Amino acid sequence: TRSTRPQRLLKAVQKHATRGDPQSVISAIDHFCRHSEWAMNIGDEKGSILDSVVSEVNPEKVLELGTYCGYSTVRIARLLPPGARLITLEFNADYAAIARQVIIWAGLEDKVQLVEGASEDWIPRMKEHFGIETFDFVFLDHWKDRYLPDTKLMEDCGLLRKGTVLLADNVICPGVPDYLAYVRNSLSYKSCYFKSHLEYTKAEDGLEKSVFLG
Ligand SMILES: Cc1ccc(Cc2cc(O)c(O)c(C(=O)NC/C=C/[C@H]3O[C@@H](n4cnc5c(N)ncnc54)[C@H](O)[C@@H]3O)c2)cc1
Ligand SMILES: [Mg+2]
Repeated sequence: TRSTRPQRLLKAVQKHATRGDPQSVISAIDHFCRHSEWAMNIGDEKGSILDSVVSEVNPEKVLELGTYCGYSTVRIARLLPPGARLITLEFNADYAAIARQVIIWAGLEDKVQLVEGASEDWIPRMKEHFGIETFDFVFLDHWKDRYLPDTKLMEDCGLLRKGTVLLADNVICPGVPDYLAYVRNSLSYKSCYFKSHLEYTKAEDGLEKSVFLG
């Protein structure tokens, strides 16, 4: 049967990227998405904004919601200090299998824990299963109708501390209006918008950075 787009993306990584070189994995995926097949990775333009926020926060404990093929997982993990950990949640087994191999190709498997399961099931288990008290940085890039309920769930589970940074992809396209209204109006967040473009296109999109104030 015909291969899937994530499978073709992985093949492009294994063909064009150098094992153990995260930047070459990022470049191979961006080239594949620009010249072969569009895919819903954050991409190079918004990815540079992600890089700058991660570098500014310099987090020890990171949560990513929605791994897909692992592009943003690699972007984030390559910037983490030794000993820092990234937990990424992905409930589609096919995508998780591809992402695992992308992360290994980048040589970042020691920094990344990919959990195959739903955010709503695993957020409440972060303490007892992973010994995580609070996260320093959370990247939201899963189904857009889950951003708000999962943010409230993280609050209720005590996983956010004063200063935790949430960074949300696609706040314009596809858009997350309920989440945006919440973080922009809540007294518990200081929020700001980074204007950019939908990956590999000229359409407007952007990232919302929200600092939890406790
Ligand atoms: C109109 C329109 C359509 C599409 C676009 C283009 C566009 C551009 C983008 O950057 C996008 O991020 C998206 C987008 O839809 N992303 C959804 C991404 C989901 C991934 O996360 C996984 N997942 C989803 N919910 C959960 C969950 N609870 N627990 C664990 N994993 C979950 C899925 O298994 C996927 O691996 C779309 C732009 C505009
Ligand atoms: Mg996205």
